[in-house]
Amino acid sequence: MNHIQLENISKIYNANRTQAQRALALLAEGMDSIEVKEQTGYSVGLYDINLAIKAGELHCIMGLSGSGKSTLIRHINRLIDPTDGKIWVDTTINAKNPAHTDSTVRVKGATTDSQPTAPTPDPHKAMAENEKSASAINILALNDKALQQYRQQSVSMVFQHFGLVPHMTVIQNVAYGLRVRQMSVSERHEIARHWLNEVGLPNLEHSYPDELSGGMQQRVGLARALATDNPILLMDEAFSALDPLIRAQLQDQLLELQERLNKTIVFITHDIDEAVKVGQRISILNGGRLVQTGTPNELRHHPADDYVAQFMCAKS
Ligand SMILES: Nc1ncnc2c1ncn2[C@@H]1O[C@H](COP(=O)(O)OP(=O)(O)OP(=O)(O)O)[C@@H](O)[C@H]1O
Repeated sequence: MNHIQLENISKIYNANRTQAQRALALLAEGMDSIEVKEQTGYSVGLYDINLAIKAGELHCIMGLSGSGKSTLIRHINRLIDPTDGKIWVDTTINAKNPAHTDSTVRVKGATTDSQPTAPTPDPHKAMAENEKSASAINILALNDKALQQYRQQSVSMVFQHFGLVPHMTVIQNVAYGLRVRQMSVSERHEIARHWLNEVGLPNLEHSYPDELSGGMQQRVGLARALATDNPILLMDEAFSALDPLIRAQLQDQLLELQERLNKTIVFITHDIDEAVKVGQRISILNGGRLVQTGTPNELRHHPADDYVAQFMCAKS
């Protein structure tokens, strides 16, 4: 079952509608993002991305610097809105059991469009559309209140540079995302304590972020994201700032947590070894285009082009 589905998503930065359409027309003719930038002055973030992320999968997004990874992940919590396309999310999916959907947790104020879209000659697109859950909503159609609710109840993010609030203690940082829930401080802190335990930091609740190592700070960041119990976890180069040994430990911990939690995780990395280790499937971006999605084995044995093959060869 698909949890998140990007349908024909394109993003042209700093261009109005007409300007963006010009850039999109050049991309449709096959021009690459560097040429489009040279010819029009506009940066291509993404072009015509069709991607289905399954419920409960750990899906890596890979690519060189500037290929569009951050642009893609930021669409999923709508930190960025696309120039074109739709983003479908099944907000009824429950993380602990992704197969189970609960209609009571639907984001309100959302439009639902379960009608199949027009037939398309692209087989990948057709397959993705057929799999779209009937209860998926186009998150671009959410009004402000529904978007706020979507962000609070469906999606959490772990950042590369941790994003902890320096003047708050560890436990206050972890409990921060729960402040909008109707809970007492002691209830919030109890949940935060549980998640600090889960990430292996049981005795540091009264410390401040700058008293912790980078690895510990990122464990706090992870605990904060998990404490909200949201089914979708977005991780933007979350382990890239860490030393190799600590990074490997956090990768192991993430895999161990994922075994139990069954989140839908979108994990950005530019490191193929990390992608192969943690990703059930990997999507490879190049110049804002999605080149290939597959399991590590599929990418290794059937690379779509030289770019993918070079990534897979570079794996240590
Ligand atoms: N705010 C912005 N304004 C203009 N162009 C942008 C903006 N953000 C990203 N871009 C451009 O969009 C393209 C994709 O950038 P993005 O940051 O998504 O790539 P990335 O793969 O995450 O790169 P990195 O690994 O370096 O973070 C790049 O050409 C970048 O210059």
